[in-house]
Amino acid sequence: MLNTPYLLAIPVLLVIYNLCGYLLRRPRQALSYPPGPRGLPIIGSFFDMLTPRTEHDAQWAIYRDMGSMYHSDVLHIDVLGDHTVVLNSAKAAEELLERRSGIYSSRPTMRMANESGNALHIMVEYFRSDAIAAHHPFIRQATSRLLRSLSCIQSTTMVTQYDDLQAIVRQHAASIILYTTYGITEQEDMDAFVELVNNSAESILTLVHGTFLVDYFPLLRYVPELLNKPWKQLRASISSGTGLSCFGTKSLQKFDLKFNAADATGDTSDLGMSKTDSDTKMEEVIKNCAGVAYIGECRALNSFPKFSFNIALNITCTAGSDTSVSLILISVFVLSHHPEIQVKAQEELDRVLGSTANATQLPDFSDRGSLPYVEAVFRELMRMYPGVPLGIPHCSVADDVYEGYFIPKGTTVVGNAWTILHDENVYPDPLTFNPDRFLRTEPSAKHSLNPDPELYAFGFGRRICPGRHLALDTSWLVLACLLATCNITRISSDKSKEIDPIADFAYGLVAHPKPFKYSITPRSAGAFELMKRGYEVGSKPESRLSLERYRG
Ligand code: HEM
Repeated sequence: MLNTPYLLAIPVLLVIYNLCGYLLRRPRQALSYPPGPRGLPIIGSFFDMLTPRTEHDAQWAIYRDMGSMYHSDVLHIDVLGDHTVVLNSAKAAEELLERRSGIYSSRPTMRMANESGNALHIMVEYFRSDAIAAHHPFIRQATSRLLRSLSCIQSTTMVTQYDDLQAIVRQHAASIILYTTYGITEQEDMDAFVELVNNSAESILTLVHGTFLVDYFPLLRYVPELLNKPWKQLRASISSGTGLSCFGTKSLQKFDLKFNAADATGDTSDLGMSKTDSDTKMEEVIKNCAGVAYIGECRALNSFPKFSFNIALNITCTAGSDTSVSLILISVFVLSHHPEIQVKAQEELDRVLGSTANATQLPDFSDRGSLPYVEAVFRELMRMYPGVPLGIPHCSVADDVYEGYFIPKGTTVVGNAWTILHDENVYPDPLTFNPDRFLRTEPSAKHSLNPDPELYAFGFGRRICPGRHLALDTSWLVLACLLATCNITRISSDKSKEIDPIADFAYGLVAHPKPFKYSITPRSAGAFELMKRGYEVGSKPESRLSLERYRG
């Protein structure tokens, strides 16, 4: 046990440590940092970051307001000597994170993501847009299961409980990620892995850049298990000759990593005997990379002694499953508030697929080009509610100068996607949910009015989300199928209440709508049959029991 004098010495040492850091890191050049709060000597804006927040104080909103206060789209914040630069405009984000990606493509103290460079390259390749079609059969199958799960809950008004919906959507997203990453298809296995992630998810969801001393420690307990368990299963399936083509097997093939029967039983760290050290290291990198796709990544303890506000950045949840869950839940939430948009989309779907009363088919990827309004609804959902509102921070690896301001090496750089996607000069009347904005313009045009939100919602430059094509196809199909088969209605005690586009959302690293009341009802008896049948004829309905693990 430490006695009192030793305990008192700790804060003193921390102050000395940070004083040295402050003196060493003070700009020694004529240029100043970008505008931002001045803060106090040594501790910088430490206390500002500790200020209690209300639910209206989403971190992206704090940065947006700071931008207005300092009349700048580029902000500088210093906390205990750590520099953060926030980019509040597409122009600044594109210039620094894309055109100068040689400087701004590292991650702040995120070992796993940084060391995973090679394997992330394969992930980009594996999930590239023209390769995603290979996954369409499984995406259709997972969507069938989602529709059946919805239809099983009740026959007329199918879902009204937020927990039910969340469980169904989580199961759907997890099944797609587990299949594409590890080749896992058995329901039982999926349930077990999802339960593991759920146990850690709460701490992930509360994290956001700029929050301080958040309760993230429970997450750390789960990380090795989260990484090792699905990987062991992948290796066992390869050894037994039952392995499916997925990111894991493709990466191992690419690096020509060999297996023997013994490999199937242990952790990669125990396998030095049968493989060369470089093989073992490479396999570890691929395993971590797969884990980044599934659960995110964490390296909090290594930088804890720095006691800096970057601590909250050190856990990132790129979690392919959680981000996709967010987009689908947001779709249901927003549609329940906009019956007029559902009617318009349904008219388009009925024109293309045949009227709902005689419905014989669900919308499919081949119909996408014929459904411009559904596409516009999808784009507007991504714009209005970007799933990762502040992106995932990048880090600079060299000193730089932007518009006359100095950005030192080692700065954490945050692209404020929410603010960029609500810039009124680019998206007029940004707080109104208006899919029509995407019917008027060429959707992919950058620097025009209403550019495609995909350009900003998935990050920037070399670190742009490699899973975006998978996420886009997966979520589009769910949206199109829900619109084609269901009416989504808001259940509200206060009918006059409009959506508050800020307060009705919980903003962690990933944004989610707060629990809401709604009903999902089949549009017709034909639509109900279609939901039960899904894309494949004669499949077994999903049991309600298996959803238990997916509840919040
Ligand atoms: C709607 C769904 C999704 C959204 C909104 C989203 C968003 C993002 C964002 C904003 C980033 C940070 C990019 C940057 O640093 O500039 C990111 C990174 C990443 N995402 Fe996604 N993502 C989604 C789905 C997925 C899926 C389905 C996968 C896996 C198949 C995935 C895998 C990753 C990985 C591995 C990274 C880290 C890339 C790196 O560090 O280089 N994401 N994502």
